[in-house]
Amino acid sequence: MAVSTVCTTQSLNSTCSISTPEKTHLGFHQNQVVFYRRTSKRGGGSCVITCSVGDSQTVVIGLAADSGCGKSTFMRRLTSVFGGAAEPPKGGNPDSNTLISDMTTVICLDDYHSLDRTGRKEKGVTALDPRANDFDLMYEQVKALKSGIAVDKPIYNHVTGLLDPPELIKPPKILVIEGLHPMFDERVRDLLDFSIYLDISNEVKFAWKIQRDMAERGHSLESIKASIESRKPDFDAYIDPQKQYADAVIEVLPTELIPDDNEGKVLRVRLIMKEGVRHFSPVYLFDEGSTISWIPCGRKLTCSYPGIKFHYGPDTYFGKEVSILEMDGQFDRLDELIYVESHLSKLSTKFYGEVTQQMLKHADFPGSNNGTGLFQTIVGLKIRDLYEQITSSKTAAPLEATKA
Ligand SMILES: Nc1ncnc2c1ncn2[C@@H]1O[C@H](COP(=O)(O)OP(=O)(O)OP(=O)(O)O)[C@@H](O)[C@H]1O
Ligand SMILES: O=C(CO)[C@H](O)[C@H](O)COP(=O)(O)O
Repeated sequence: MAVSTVCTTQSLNSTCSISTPEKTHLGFHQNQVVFYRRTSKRGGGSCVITCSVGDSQTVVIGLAADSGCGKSTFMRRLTSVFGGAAEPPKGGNPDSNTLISDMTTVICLDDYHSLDRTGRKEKGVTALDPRANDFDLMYEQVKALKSGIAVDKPIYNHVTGLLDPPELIKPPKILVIEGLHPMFDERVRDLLDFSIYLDISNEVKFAWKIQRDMAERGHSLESIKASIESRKPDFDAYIDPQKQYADAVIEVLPTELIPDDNEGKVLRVRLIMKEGVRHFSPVYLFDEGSTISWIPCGRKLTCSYPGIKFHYGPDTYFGKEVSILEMDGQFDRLDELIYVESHLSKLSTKFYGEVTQQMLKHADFPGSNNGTGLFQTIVGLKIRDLYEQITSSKTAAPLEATKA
């Protein structure tokens, strides 16, 4: 099959974009990105456009979790660290899942569902099943954005359950890909500069789902139970295993401070931080590498029953060295968090008290009085630091060299 070699080359530093009416493939050659349009099933094709990769580089962050596990809340905390409000693309599809701020663009990986709601029903697969998702397109588009190239990303409409016409996504400074499968496909995983997994235990997930889906979406208790149960096998098979690849895991468990607690309101939250990740140094309590238990309640921190307990120490997670910071219990007064903050090191804050300031700013977000909010805020600050380190070193570093 003859392959045309007539390519247009765009000028250096320009942002290249291409609409994808047919299956289009990305190729990389030295510092150039080439789009090939396949013209035959056997793989013949023609080069349709060539773009030179410029100086700008997008830092890519992956956030994985099951539905209803706090991804949106985490995203709001993260984008707030970078300043500016995150909003859907202006003048676009009102049901877009994308959120754009000055520095960040958050895309929801539900947009790469290859089967719509009816299609999934007909084939008897859930949205968690890889067969319901287009990983080739996800990879090509994340790779393009990371290289400074705009893409026409599909939209999965959660209101209608249909795939809507695509929306143009321009390469941001920081691209967050959030959803069910950011670390499932090895090719996509390799594009991530940092990855996070929100690991919500079944008991807590159930409590959060009931709270949201009954109160805000009018679902019955039985239907929520049935939905969780029907997703569980695919969750166990395809979503949960991704946590082994995450650079940071926020694990949310029932409290151990109240014997046989079944209310699920007080939480034990663990921040599991991988050692040796480039541009990321784990936070520690008091003394790096030691094992420490700390009950801060007393003169400087008001605690009502059941109190607050911190734990910090080295550990292993899926055979890798990690540091774990744990908080069980909840804060009575958020302004007193400064006392805890002052005992934590390597927070990547820009000024004394920044964690407390961020938490106070979003006191109305779910989890602001416990370890979920605290650790999400800390991870947000670590991502800002990682971004600053990558961008300050990028002139010396080749594109592929940003991940450990
Ligand atoms: N840290 C938290 N503490 C208590 N409840 C929480 C917390 N985070 C989330 N929730 C509850 O879970 C619900 C879902 O949160 P959120 O919308 O952030 O999740 P999500 O993963 O983005 O969900 P989806 O993917 O279904 O849109 C919230 O409405 C809230 O009730
Ligand atoms: O697991 C999910 C991720 O958010 C959704 O259930 C999935 O995207 C399918 O969406 P819908 O239920 O709106 O058809």
